[in-house]
Amino acid sequence: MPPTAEDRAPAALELTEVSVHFGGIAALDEVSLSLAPGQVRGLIGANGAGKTTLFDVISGIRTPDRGRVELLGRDVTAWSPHRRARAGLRRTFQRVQVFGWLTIEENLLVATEWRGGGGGVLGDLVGAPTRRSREAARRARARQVLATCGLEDMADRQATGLPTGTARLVELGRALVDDPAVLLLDEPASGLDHAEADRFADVVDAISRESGTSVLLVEHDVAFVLRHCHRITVLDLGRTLADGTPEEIRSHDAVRAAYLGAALP
Ligand SMILES: Nc1ncnc2c1ncn2[C@@H]1O[C@H](COP(=O)(O)OP(=O)(O)OP(=O)(O)O)[C@@H](O)[C@H]1O
Repeated sequence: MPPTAEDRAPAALELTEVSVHFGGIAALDEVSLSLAPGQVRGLIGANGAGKTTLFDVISGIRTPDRGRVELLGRDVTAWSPHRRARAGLRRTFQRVQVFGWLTIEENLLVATEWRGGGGGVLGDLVGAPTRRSREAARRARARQVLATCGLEDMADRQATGLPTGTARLVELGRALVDDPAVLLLDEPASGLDHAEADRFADVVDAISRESGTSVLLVEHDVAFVLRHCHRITVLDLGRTLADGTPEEIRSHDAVRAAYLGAALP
């Protein structure tokens, strides 16, 4: 069979036989996973399955005992979290992290990376117009992302005491301003009602299609994952139990058994 465009394109994120042990416990046991450009993949599994450990390995918080992590075709296994972030990886956390004393727009602006180069003293002397245009570009980008997230009407609102659904969108916006290649979302539907969760998923869907951002999300709400992900990885006691489309996962005997069938609609 001739290779498809997806086969030829390097994976945005590629994990190869990643293992992590805590004493005698294998939190991850030779887990491999591939995330194509623009793909939204769900990561599910019972408590203790290894989901958080896998996120920590991808973001660089934890170094695996064995295995390889590649970002956009580059081996980043030994890279720091900061270096991975500069290479296009972003992560949100289950506990929403927004700056309450800033406006929603300022929350996005502080998350934009200053991409300017050096230039030294001469650069400083002649650089003022350049800095102004960069500042304008940052603001334009923040406004664009606010629109993507449906937050443009709230841009000037202080981000304190926001409802969880809005705060999650602000956090998503903060992760998006630098146009990441790979976005890790930790329990994005947690604390959201059905409508809010679907609204959040619509934004994720839009950025994956329009910007080609690849998304890996950990989520306990299996119905949400089945509705909104292109592919799903199921972890069980540190091993990959299944990897497939929502339809394949829905009809997977071992997955149904692991979830006692109850969580699967
Ligand atoms: N710092 C640690 N020290 C010792 N054991 C750990 C540590 N972190 C995780 N583990 C163990 O590794 C295994 C995987 O844990 P992990 O937190 O990755 O699972 P999880 O799928 O994210 O679970 P949950 O859904 O409850 O968050 C579990 O057996 C856990 O007890």
